[in-house]
Amino acid sequence: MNGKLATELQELYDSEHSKIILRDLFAQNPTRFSRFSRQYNSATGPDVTMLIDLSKNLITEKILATLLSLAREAGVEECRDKMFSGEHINNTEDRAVLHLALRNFNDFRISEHGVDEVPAVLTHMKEFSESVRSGAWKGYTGKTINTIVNIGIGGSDLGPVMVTEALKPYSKRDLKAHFVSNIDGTHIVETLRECDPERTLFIIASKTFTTQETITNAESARKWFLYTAKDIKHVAKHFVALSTNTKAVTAFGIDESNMFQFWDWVGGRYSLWSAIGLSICLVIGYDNFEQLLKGAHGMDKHFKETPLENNLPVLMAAVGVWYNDFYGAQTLALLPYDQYLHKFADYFQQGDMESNGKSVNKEGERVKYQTGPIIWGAAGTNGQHSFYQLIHQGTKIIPTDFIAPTSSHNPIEHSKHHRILLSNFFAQPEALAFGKTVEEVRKELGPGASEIVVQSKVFEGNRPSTSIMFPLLTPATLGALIALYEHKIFVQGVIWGINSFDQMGVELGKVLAKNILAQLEKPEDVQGHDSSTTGLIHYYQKYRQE
Ligand SMILES: O=P(O)(O)OC[C@H]1O[C@H](O)[C@@H](O)[C@@H](O)[C@@H]1O
Repeated sequence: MNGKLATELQELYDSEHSKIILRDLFAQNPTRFSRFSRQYNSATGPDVTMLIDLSKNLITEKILATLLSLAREAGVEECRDKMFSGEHINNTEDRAVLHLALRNFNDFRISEHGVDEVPAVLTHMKEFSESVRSGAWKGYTGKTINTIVNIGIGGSDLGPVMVTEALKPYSKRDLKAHFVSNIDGTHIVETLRECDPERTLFIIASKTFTTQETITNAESARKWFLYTAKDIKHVAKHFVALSTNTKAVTAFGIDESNMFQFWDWVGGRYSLWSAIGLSICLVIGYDNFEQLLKGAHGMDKHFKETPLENNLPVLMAAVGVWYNDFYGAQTLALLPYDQYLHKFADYFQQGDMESNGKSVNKEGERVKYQTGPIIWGAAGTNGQHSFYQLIHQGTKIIPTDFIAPTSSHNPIEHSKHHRILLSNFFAQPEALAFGKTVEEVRKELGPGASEIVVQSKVFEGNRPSTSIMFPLLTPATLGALIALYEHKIFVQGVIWGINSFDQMGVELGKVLAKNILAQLEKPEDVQGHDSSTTGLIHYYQKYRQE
């Protein structure tokens, strides 16, 4: 973001932005849609197609070309190649970044410890998930498993939650899946109410196996299980672990043969492709899980081999940088028009904000520009009846990504629901881009209309959006879609010169909480805090009931 091109972009913004009016740009250029949209067709693995329409963004040919030059100048191609070759691009932790090795299927050559162990872990996941799904795996009383409970948080929760929701049409409907993440006892208690200890499998998902929430929830689950099962040896039939930390897993009492391994080069928020995806395998079956991996691999190949001008993650990243760093946009809304994707924004809230929520560059200097956006969103059409008002008529610029399948897994009423859903998916970006002028409002209301009402019905328009469409939300398509966003985040991190793969910002609160936990018993123990924190703890001590 330093350098000649950043300056050039700032000058372009200063001189051009008042002239970048989508109404005019579309009127002047009948080929704007074809110029600024791209069709993705997977070059390997299962067929995946996707249309990405960038034409309703506040860009011109010149701006897009300059943004791509900025990406090139920032070293996106070199950094991408370093990532794919296994260089330790996570410089603060001296680690490779190789989630793409988990979905590689012998295409790219990567040498890093553990990479050659990936197929064996996949085989373990396949065999285990098939035995649970088929009923061959029995609980301690000889009954089959009908419920799984994944206990994990952050990257060890959000990916499996999002994907199992997204691919529900492929799920084994008689296998219930729960996800417990929050340390709040309510989460595990309410989940266990729905579980039968004789038929429940607990999956303890933690890369480090030291995360306070996960270990505390896992211990409570084990206690609940042993209350009925009595004998510790029955734990082996009901608890498995997904982790990089063999020592801590065995110390917890889980047999090493029931542990599914992964490696330090898999970042937590990029781990759904690893053993952390075991709950996904159990829910949708291994073959579908493999389709998910292969769909992602197709996007990896596209990202690795396509020139920047047609490289979808790069194009989306470039457009995002334009809003983030020149228009001053603070957020990006992810708006999937598919109920199955209702956790997509939650998932990429971690994916993007934990990756690019940094203010120090890779050289350890404070950056002088904006980095990662705030990610939020909800499944359409619900958002239209709540927060879209602000996107349409508020004072802030909110770039949006609209995502939809052309066909539904549930085409009820001869696809009437889906047609209505899609009519909204088409209408919202149109309304955002083109708005409604004061003249149009006056004409609509007729003579004598109150000027106050007229003004409040005006839509300024010129609000940007990207639209992404694909035929159906299949495992392979979802894999490609997730990989598209992962690589977009990577590219933006490179442009901003930051390390997208550590997460030091989660540490301070953890340390303070540990200190406070030891002081919660008695008021006189509360030491070393500001008056606000002390006052809040004292209030808790006065009113708590245990
Ligand atoms: O899988 P673990 O080790 O339990 O970590 C869970 C989460 O912990 C922290 O909040 C971060 O490091 C996240 O990136 C991670 O996903």
